Amino acid sequence: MIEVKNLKKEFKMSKKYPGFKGAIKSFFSREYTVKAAVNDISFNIADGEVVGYIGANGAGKSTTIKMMTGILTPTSGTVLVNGVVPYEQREKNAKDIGVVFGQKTQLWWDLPISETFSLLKDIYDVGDKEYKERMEFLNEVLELDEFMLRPVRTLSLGQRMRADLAAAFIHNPKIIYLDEPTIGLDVVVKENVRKAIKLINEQFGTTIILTTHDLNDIEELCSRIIIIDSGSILYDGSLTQIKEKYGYMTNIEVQINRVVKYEELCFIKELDEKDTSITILNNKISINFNKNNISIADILGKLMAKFNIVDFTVRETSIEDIVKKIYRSEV
Ligand SMILES: Nc1ncnc2c1ncn2[C@@H]1O[C@H](COP(=O)(O)OP(=O)(O)OP(=O)(O)O)[C@@H](O)[C@H]1O
Repeated sequence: MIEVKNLKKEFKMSKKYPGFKGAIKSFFSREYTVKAAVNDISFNIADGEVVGYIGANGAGKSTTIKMMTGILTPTSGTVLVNGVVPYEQREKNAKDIGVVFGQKTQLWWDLPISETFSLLKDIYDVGDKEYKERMEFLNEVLELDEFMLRPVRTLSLGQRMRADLAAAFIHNPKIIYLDEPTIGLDVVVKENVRKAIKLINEQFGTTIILTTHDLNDIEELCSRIIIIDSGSILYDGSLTQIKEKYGYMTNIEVQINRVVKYEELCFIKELDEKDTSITILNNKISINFNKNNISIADILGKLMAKFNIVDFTVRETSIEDIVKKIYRSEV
């Protein structure tokens, strides 16, 4: 569905000098600095995939998305979206894609949502029957009815985001680009927006490219992630694989019915491994261990045989911890 090959985007900026004199010099100067926002990126995305495109601020995510949507032309390399070069055939490309920018709305500010949708129906030439079916589906998953007749400027952020998602989907695009679709939303609305995205993908096989700083979005929606840093790809693979490869550290916290001493835990010899650390606070034992060396069930079984366990919690390494490690190049 999407083929990105050796993609590069450089921005040329006039050189800046400090101070008032510097500002005048900068104004007349013809010196430039060149910044590679995206630097030799390649990947393919298959039909119906949901891919999380993630990275720190300034990593190059939006620049890549802008080239895939046809807003920017690459300095070199190629993008092919459903057989179309987006920056050369913008109109043709627009029929195949839907775009949602969490930070700004695509909707007409003063128009009631219902009228915006009718306009989009005409712009994209959607048939009456198809439009009716699509609106029924969108109404159900995004609960649009409650604000359908209100102008966009009167909507809450959550309502606006639901309307934006619906608007991007009216023409049943093959691909939807979602740039921070849950930014600024409360937990309940975030959950509803995620559910809607999931349903759209499942029912219509829509390919979804998602950029987000909220790793819960990724955990709930994406089976594959591409991590980008300073314009280059750091990781491209499945979420399960990255967790298996880098997310082996696990924490178990056990509450015992009495105060425990450190020596009492020596019977679990696997806990001598270098990856392990144990902290004891009165009747609470917290163990960080490598689950490749010993399983959670094993540890728990051994503890239960020796102690009277009142309560326990297990915390696996989250995708957030892994991404932090990758950014710090610890893996
Ligand atoms: N029009 C532009 N002119 C000059 N530099 C730009 C331009 N657009 C982006 N950049 C620079 O390119 C780099 C990548 O920016 P980009 O917006 O793609 O990052 P991002 O990963 O989307 O960040 P964020 O998460 O903050 O949105 C940044 O250093 C940014 O300052």
